[in-house]
Amino acid sequence: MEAPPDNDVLWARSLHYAHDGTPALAGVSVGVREGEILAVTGPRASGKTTLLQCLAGQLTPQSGEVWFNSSPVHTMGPLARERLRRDRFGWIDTEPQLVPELTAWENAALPLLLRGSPHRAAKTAAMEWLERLDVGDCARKRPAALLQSQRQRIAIARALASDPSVLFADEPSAPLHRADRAHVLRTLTTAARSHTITVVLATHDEEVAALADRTIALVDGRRVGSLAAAEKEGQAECSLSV
Ligand SMILES: Nc1ncnc2c1ncn2[C@@H]1O[C@H](COP(=O)(O)OP(=O)(O)OP(=O)(O)O)[C@@H](O)[C@H]1O
Repeated sequence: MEAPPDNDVLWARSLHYAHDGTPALAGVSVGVREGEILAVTGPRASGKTTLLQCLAGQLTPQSGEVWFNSSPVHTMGPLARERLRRDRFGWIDTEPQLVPELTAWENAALPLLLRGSPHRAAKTAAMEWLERLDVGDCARKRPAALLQSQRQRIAIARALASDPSVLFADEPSAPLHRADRAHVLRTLTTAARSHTITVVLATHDEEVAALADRTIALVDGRRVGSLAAAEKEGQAECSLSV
């Protein structure tokens, strides 16, 4: 096993993954530097979500390596991976996944509470991020009483409140209204930069990708040269499949 380069906080080599026989990744390698915001772009079904899941230790690649600093994630057992995800990684899904029985602030504080943070400190951190994301006035409401866009802001506050080393965001702006997107994404990227949080962001929105420091593009589970090339190949595939 070759050790990852020193300046990459996250590093993957030659990842292969198939979902029940459907190939999703076919030899993807990528390195992410500490504090970097990396956008992963590509057309639908190009493997963006699967790549984030492998990097975040949610899926174990069928072959290839994933390293977080000097730890090999691909060989970790389920408990070690769970601990890594809980203590060092954050995840923002396309659809906000909140606990329905908990209020907004309790949802945002949950990762900190699970980690053993004192109740008061967890609440203060959660409230701070809810305010920054303009949902402070929703703090005592339960998810069912909120709009989808408010729930997504709470999911983003939850991810940031736990101060992760690496934040994975899978199409995080999809449930937001167009007018909301710029504000929420700017809050996310500004927070990441000021707290040296590394961000891996899957998107097929060029405006979202423009907020990143660097972009990699996937087509059919492989890296291609650029976002433009990914879109071109995606279009070529569509016209061939018509
Ligand atoms: N749970 C699953 N079961 C079966 N096939 C899956 C599953 N998840 C993904 N796939 C398949 O793997 C391939 C890559 O999917 P993936 O979701 O990683 O791509 P994506 O680029 O994130 O797509 P999108 O932009 O539509 O979210 C696709 O062919 C998809 O149908």
